[in-house]
Amino acid sequence: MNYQAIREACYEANRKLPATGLVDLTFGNVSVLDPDSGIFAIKPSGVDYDALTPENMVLLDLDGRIVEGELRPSSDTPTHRRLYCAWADQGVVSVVHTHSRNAVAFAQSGRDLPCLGTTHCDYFNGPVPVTRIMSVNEVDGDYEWETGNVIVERFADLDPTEIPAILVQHHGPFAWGTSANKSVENARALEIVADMALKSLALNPDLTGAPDHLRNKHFFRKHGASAYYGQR
Ligand SMILES: O=C(CO)[C@@H](O)[C@H](O)COP(=O)(O)O
Repeated sequence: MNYQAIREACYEANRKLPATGLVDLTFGNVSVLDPDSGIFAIKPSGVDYDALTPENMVLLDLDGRIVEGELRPSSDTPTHRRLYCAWADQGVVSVVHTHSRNAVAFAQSGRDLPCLGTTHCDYFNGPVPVTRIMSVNEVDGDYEWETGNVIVERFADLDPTEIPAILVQHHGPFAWGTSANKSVENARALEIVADMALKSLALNPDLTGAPDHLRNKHFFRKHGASAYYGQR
């Protein structure tokens, strides 16, 4: 089986992370899933973005077994894998993790990122939620945070296609999408609206959210604006 397409897409997405301003050092990783084979490519752990090639992407199956690759896969691989297991059937084929600073500020504060304006609701149909605090588990003499579990648990009553991002408490954001480009775009949008929200809340700490009629464009698209007034 030739996995060159996901190798290339994964390489391109990881290579462009530094220019987006979302990553410091190597605090960011992108993966890309081939939904037909259930194989995904992910950035190798700790490798500088300038040293990446399509060939040094690591390929794994959804059981977590390395299929191709000499280098150690990202330390966030279990989380990427968990999200594919939960949501690949809803079209999620790429996951991004960064420590982008404004989104991390909300994650570290334990606060959902509120929908304060139309920029936010262009990408996220509601507040971007923060997870509960993770526990740590002993795994084969090592340890593993239950990052993927707390994300999927938090989305038990949310639609990951409507809100394609999460804030892992005391860690940072994960975003996802229907392509590598879309997942990186969603990660960028998250950081932009987190920056806007921080500044808006500094100017007006009483803010809780934008008025309904300014954040319900998803409702308008589905039902028409006139239905909105009938609904109230
Ligand atoms: O937060 C952590 C590690 O604590 C990771 O998210 C790193 O920031 C990226 O790790 P690699 O992808 O290089 O393994």
